[in-house]
Amino acid sequence: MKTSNSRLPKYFKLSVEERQAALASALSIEVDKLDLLMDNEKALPLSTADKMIENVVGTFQLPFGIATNFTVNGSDVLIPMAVEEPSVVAAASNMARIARDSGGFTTSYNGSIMIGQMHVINIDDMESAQLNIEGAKKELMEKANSFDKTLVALGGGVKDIQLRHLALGTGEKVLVIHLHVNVLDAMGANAVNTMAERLTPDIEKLTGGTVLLRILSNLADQRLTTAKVAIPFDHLDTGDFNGSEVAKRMVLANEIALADPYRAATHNKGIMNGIDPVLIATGNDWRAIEAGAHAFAAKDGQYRALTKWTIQDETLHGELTMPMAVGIIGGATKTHPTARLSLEIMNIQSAADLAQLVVAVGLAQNMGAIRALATEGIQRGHMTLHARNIASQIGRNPEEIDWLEAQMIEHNDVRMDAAKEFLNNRK
Ligand SMILES: CC(C)(COP(=O)([O-])OP(=O)([O-])OC[C@H]1O[C@@H](n2cnc3c(N)ncnc32)[C@H](O)[C@@H]1OP(=O)([O-])[O-])[C@@H](O)C(=O)NCCC(=O)NCCSC(=O)C[C@@](C)(O)CC(=O)[O-]
Ligand SMILES: NC(=O)C1=CN([C@@H]2O[C@H](COP(=O)(O)OP(=O)(O)OC[C@H]3O[C@@H](n4cnc5c(N)ncnc54)[C@H](OP(=O)(O)O)[C@@H]3O)[C@@H](O)[C@H]2O)C=CC1
Repeated sequence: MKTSNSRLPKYFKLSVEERQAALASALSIEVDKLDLLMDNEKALPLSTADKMIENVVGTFQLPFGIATNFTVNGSDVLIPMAVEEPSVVAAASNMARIARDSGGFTTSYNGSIMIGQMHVINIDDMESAQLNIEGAKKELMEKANSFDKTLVALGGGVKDIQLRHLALGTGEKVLVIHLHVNVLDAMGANAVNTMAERLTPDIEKLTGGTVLLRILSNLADQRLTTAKVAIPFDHLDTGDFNGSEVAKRMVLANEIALADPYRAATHNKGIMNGIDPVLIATGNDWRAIEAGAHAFAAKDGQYRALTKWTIQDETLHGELTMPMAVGIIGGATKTHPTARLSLEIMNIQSAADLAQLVVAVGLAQNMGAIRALATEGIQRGHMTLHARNIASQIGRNPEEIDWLEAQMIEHNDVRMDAAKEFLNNRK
């Protein structure tokens, strides 16, 4: 599946069935290829769910939407997003629409290196332990690689070993061994953890110490993805603010999130609003990416915004660089039918492809949030879409839900109380 044109104007105005048909048409497939979107048992059969985790008693559904309008590295792409929050898909589509007029997003990926950590304690002679590991580096890498022949045959495996030291509050000194493993198209946790566990006897022999922990690091700073966008001022006009003013306000909003950790947490949450839904739709481990993102945001000692926004030549430039340890092999990515469909919709061929799309969506989402926040405020766009959610909780039929939604928007009062009052007063 592949789309040659992701620009689907007024896609949101269609009914669900019309959107499914338009999606199939944009992907040049028959609509029945999307039939699992219409059938929960096909979307994730109970028998499959039962093999994925423990103590399964059912499955859990989330809305599955399509962000339209994305152009990434010159190719159009439709982005599946599984998310419970209103206005996320709308904001991503809206910013992708603006960005596509100046070429869309450009991205890069610096490779699939994950770090497997081994923490060694009880070492009597730290210097000799370190020299022994350095001296045996080549043999250790060969041995680690012998534990994952498939990965090595495909060109992956351990590429380097690096050492660090920690001094704990207890007075204990710890030698930290980092295995740098190219995990190719996997997220890599299982592959890396197996290597780290199986190297334990060799490491204990070489150091005379005890290996306490053997697990990957989610601070995947050797596996970074960057997305960039450049928007001329005149594409940023909002009606109330001209494009130059919008750009200046967005840059200031970003600077505030670079200086203030309280704001940075919310700013980065806005980035993850775009990232997590694509991770969930593709069956990826979003806790791992969340942990990596926030650790990376604090890597200089202060927690800060992950994005940079600057102005050059009457153009607003945005950039997001972050760890992106996603897989298209392993974990749930191959077992979950909807996750497989999501990868097909985006025509993903490698973990590198997926990582780059995910970070482009994160940048678009941040752009949407700070553009709204620094101009009209978040409530108009976000709460207008949230109105439907509230209306559907108390409306007794589709007509009443539509009416309630319209009342809340017209009176600019999107609250449960207000909705109840509108309903009580309706005659
Ligand atoms: C909500 C909009 C997009 C409205 O924006 P608008 O300008 O009123 O929309 P429009 O009706 O002019 O439509 C423009 C385009 O937006 C899209 N669009 C418009 N409406 C829909 C819809 N219903 N469903 C799907 N797509 C929609 C759609 O792409 C459409 O163009 P088209 O492609 O049709 O030609 C805008 O106000 C916006 O981008 N707001 C930002 C919303 C946001 O960021 N939400 C995230 C949740 S808030 C949060 O959790 C994060 C935060 C804010 O705290 C992070 C932070 O602090 O940094
Ligand atoms: N801290 C964390 O984040 C932790 C996460 N996890 C979980 O680990 C899981 C992910 O582990 P992961 O190692 O990705 O999954 P898998 O072990 O399932 O898949 C990786 C394996 O797939 C095989 N493979 C086949 N083709 C390829 C290819 N092109 N590229 C890469 N590998 C290929 C390799 O060898 P072979 O065929 O020999 O298997 C490789 O070892 C997720 O479910 C995650 O939630 C687990 C522990 C901790």
